[in-house]
Amino acid sequence: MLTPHEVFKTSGHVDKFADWMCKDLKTGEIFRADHLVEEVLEARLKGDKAARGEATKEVEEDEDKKKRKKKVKEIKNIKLPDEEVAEYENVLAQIDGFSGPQLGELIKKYNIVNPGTGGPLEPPIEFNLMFDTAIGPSGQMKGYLRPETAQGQFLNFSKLLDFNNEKMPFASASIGKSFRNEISPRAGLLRVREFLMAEIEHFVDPEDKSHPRFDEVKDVKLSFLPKDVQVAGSNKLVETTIGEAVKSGMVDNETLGYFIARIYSFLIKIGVDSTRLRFRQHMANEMAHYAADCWDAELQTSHGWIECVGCADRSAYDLSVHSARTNEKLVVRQQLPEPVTVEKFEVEIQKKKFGPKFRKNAGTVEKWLLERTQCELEDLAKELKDTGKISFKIASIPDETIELDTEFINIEKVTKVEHVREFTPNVIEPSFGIGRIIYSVFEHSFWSRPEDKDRSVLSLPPLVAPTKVLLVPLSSHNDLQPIVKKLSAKLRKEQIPFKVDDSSASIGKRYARNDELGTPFGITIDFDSVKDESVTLRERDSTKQVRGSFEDIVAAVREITYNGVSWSNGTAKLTPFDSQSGDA
Ligand SMILES: Nc1ncnc2c1ncn2[C@@H]1O[C@H](COP(=O)(O)OP(=O)(O)OP(=O)(O)O)[C@@H](O)[C@H]1O
Repeated sequence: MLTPHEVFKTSGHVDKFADWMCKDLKTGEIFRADHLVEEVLEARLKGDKAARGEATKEVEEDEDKKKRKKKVKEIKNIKLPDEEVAEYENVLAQIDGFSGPQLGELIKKYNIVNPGTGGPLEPPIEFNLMFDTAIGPSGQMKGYLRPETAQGQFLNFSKLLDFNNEKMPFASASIGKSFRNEISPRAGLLRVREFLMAEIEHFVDPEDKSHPRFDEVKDVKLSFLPKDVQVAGSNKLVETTIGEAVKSGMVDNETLGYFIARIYSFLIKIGVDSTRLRFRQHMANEMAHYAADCWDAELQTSHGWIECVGCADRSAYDLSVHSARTNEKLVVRQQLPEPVTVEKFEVEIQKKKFGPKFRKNAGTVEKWLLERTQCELEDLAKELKDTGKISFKIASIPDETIELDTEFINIEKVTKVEHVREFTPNVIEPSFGIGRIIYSVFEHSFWSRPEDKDRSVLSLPPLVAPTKVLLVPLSSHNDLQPIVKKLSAKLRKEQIPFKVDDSSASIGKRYARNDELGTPFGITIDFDSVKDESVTLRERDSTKQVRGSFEDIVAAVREITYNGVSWSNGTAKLTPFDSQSGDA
C-alpha cells in the first residue's frame, strides 16, 4: 500500500493521476469540474422539464432532495431554448470525456457558477489524487499510498511468471485498500478516500488475444453503451451478445470480452439487477493513451449510473515503462515450434575499450545499448553509418553525453535463425470497487412488501447473505431446546452460517426483522419437531414454506445456497406447508 515515489513516477501517476477542480475564491469551496458541470446541466434540464409541465414524480423527488441540499439556485423551473436542451444532452452523454480546458470552456459557455452562492468560479486546475508521505526516519524517501493495486502486481511480474512455469496466458489478482484524495467524497460508499479494490491482471500474448474459454460465455447477452453512441450525444443501449460484440469489433478482443462477460455473471450472482447494469465504453479522450479498449460496468442507483467495475486492455504499457526504468527485462520467452529466419539489428561492442573510456559507467552504457528496441537500433545504425559516430544520453548518467565511434561499436543488420520468441505481454485488467458494488447490491435488493410498506426485504442471494438461516423455536419452552441444539450442530457441521432467534417476539416479527437483514431462510421448530424431528423451512422473498425432516431441510438449504439449485427444485421432495404463522 505504501509505495516509493519512483514506482508511480514511472507508471505516470505522479504526472497524470489527477482530476480537475474549480475553486470559488470568495468562499474557498472546491468543486470537481466534471461533476459540477454534470450536476448543474442535469438540474437545469430537470427544471426545464418541470417548466414544460413534463415533471415526473422522479423529477419532483429529485428536486426536493436537491433543495434540501440547498442547491436552490440551479433548480429554478426555467424553460430552456430547444437547441440548448439538445446541447446539454449532448454534453452530458460525453461528460466523462472532457479535458480540463474543455470543462473550463463549458463552465464559461453555460455560465456555471457556485450552485450554492451563485458566485464565480476560477478555471479548472489539475489536482493529483495521490496521498504523499515520507518513508523511513530520514524523511528523504518520498512515497505514496497506492491509488490502485495494479502497480504492485506489475512489479512482481517476473516472480509471477516464474510461479506459472513461464506459461502464458496467466493472471494475478490482488485485493486490498487503495487511497485517493478525492476532491469531494460523497454518497456513502460510492466515493470515499480509502476503499477496497480487487484487481485482476491477466497477462496475454499481444499477437493472440483469443481466450480458450470464450465459447462458454459467447452467448451471454449484455447491454452496451459504445463510444460512438455517446459521442453522438445519446445513451441508447445496444443489446447484443458478447460473441457478436467481439465479432463486430465493438469490443476489441476475446479476452477483454471474456472478462466483460465474467464481470456480468459475477455481478448477477451476487444480486445485481440485470436491468440496471450496463457496460459503457470509454471514449477516445477518456481512455489512457496506451489503452486499447476499456469498458466500465455501470450500475444504476439512486445516485445515477455508477462505475463499479472497470475492464481495460492496458496493452504492454505498464510492463514496458517499469522495464525501461529499471533496466530489467519484463518479457516472456517462448520456444518456437519451428526455428525462423529473421533479419535484425545487432550491436557489437568492443568491451575491452569500454572500460578505460567509461570506467564505472561502462556496464551501464553497455546495458543501455543492449536493451534498445529494433526501431531504436535502426536509427542508431543509420546515425553511425552517416556520421561515423553515435551520441546519446542515459538517464542515470545525466551529466554526460555519450559518444561512440566505430572503434567502439558496430550496429548492423544480420540474418539469424531464432528458436525463441521474446515479447512483452499485454494486460487485460478487470478492476472491482468493492464498496460501490456492495452499495449497489443493497439498493438493487431492497424492497417493501406491497401489502405492507413497512415490511422491507433485503433479497440478498443466499450465496452472499452473511447469515443463511434463522433458527426460530416457536416458543422458549424447554422441550424445544434439544432440537435447537441438534439442528445447530448439524448446520455448523455443514458450514451453513445461522443465527438463533429465541426472543419472545412473535414468529411473524422475528421473520420480518430477518427479512430486512437479508437472511434467506427461516427454519421453524415447533412441538411436532420434538416428536418426529420434522421442521418447517421458509423462504424469505416468497414467504413459501415446506416441511420435512431436518436432515432433508438442511440438505435443501445447502443445495440452494451453494450449488445454485432453485427453490422449487431444491424443495421438490419436501411437503408444502401452509401455516398461519403470523407471516401475513
Ligand atoms: N473514490 C472511490 N471510492 C470508492 N470506490 C472507488 C473510488 N474510486 C474508484 N473506485 C472503484 O475502483 C474501480 C476502479 O477504479 P478506476 O480508476 O477505474 O475509477 P475511476 O474511473 O477513477 O472512478 P471515478 O471516475 O468514478 O472517479 C472503480 O470502478 C470503482 O468501483
